[in-house]
Amino acid sequence: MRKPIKVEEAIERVMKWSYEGEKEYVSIEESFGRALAEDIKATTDVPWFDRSPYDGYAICAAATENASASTPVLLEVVGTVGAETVWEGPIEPHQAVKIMTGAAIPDGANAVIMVELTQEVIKDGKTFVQIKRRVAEGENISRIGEDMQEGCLLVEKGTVINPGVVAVLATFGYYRVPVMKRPKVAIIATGSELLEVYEPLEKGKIRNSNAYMLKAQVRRAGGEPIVYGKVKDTFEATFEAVTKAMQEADIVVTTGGVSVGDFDYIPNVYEKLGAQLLFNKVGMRPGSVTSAAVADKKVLFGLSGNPSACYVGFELFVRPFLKAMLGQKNCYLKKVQAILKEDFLKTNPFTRFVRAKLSYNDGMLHVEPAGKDKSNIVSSLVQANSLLVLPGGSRGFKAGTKVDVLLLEDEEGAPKWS
Ligand SMILES: Nc1nc2c(c(=O)[nH]1)N[C@H]1C(S)=C(S)[C@@H](COP(=O)(O)OP(=O)(O)OC[C@H]3O[C@@H](n4cnc5c(N)ncnc54)[C@H](O)[C@@H]3O)O[C@H]1N2
Ligand code: MOO
Ligand SMILES: [Mg+2]
Repeated sequence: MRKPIKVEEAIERVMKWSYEGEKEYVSIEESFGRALAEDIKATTDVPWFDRSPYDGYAICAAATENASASTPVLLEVVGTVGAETVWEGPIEPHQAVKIMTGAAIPDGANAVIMVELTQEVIKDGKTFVQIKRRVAEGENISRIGEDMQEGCLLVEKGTVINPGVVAVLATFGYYRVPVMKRPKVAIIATGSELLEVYEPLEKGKIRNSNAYMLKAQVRRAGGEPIVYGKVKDTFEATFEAVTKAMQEADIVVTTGGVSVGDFDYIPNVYEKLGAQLLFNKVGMRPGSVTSAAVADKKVLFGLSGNPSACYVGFELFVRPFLKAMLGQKNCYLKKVQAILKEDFLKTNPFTRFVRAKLSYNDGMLHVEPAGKDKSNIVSSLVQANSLLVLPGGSRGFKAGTKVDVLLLEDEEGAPKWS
């Protein structure tokens, strides 16, 4: 008889063994989607010189003090600067430099007037700019440090690099980017009934879908999957695969063979390894048979063979462990509240994690089961972008009830399981 423990207790037992992985460097081109291994601080002010935000004229504001439509001022245009050129030397109050967006403000100038507000005038072979309004000192200047100041923290360690982070990295010259190594996750699918994906169906056999599903889940969480293929339901084959995986991977995930059937060898494998069992029954549906053990300081996750139970077990237990290895403080699934779209009246003493579809409608989050809700179901995984959490022991949930939902396709995460 197995004694179920609460989901939060199971997660805690696993996370006690979590640790931070190693760092490596990748080129900025390869950094997208990786977890940063260091805090990123501004190494210079940005912009690091005063710049013009417009195409126009750089001027001394005081020269326009009395400018108006009836008394325009004329300033001599002594040169032009584009993004590539810099104006050497100061300008005098009666002068202006034509300036393009992004170019450095010449010494002596303290404002920019947009080209649309001016007129060019040629007089005695010289070019002047005519200005019909007063321009304030500092007007239209992107100041040094306006965007980012040297030393300020911009991106925290553990952050998954998005296009915006890439822009910041490039701004500060990070050609090589410190990222966390992707944790290596071994995936072992147990089951003599399993066929390769390319094999034709035979009576009593099914294709090994869990290995591919898990591979994608590992990738989504930021890990590097190593698929050990399918393993026959014998003690020897299972033991051999697990011990091999323990040598090559940081995390070992098995699917199937974890229940109480005659051919469920995972419990025996844990025993033979002398592993410390963390749990072998969790008060949840699906995935109540989910097990975890530690051998040689390596955490072994024994996920259910039933596809939906396997999927949920990965997201609840393996994902936070993997995220912690990536140096992420927010390693847990983010929880939001949503309105239940339809009645869910099935009762169960265990907490249910229903594969669900979360949507945003009329300014509100709504959630509905993504399909059939049995643990051997594959189809409901297609639409699942979240897990609807329904606490056990209730008499069911009516449409319109506010419920908790865990986000599966979110990078932000949460600092704790709650
Ligand atoms: N007497 C009891 N029987 C069962 C219990 C129980 O408490 N007492 N628990 C049930 C629950 S709940 C689940 S979930 C399953 C878990 O079984 P296992 O984790 O041991 O998995 P298997 O027996 O190996 O397979 C279960 C099911 O899943 C299919 N499967 C397995 N691997 C794959 C794969 N890689 N891809 C696709 N499908 C896979 C397999 O063919 C079976 O149909 O036990 C219940 N029984
Ligand atoms: O608890 Mo089993 O693991 O899904 O139905
Ligand atoms: Mg079984």
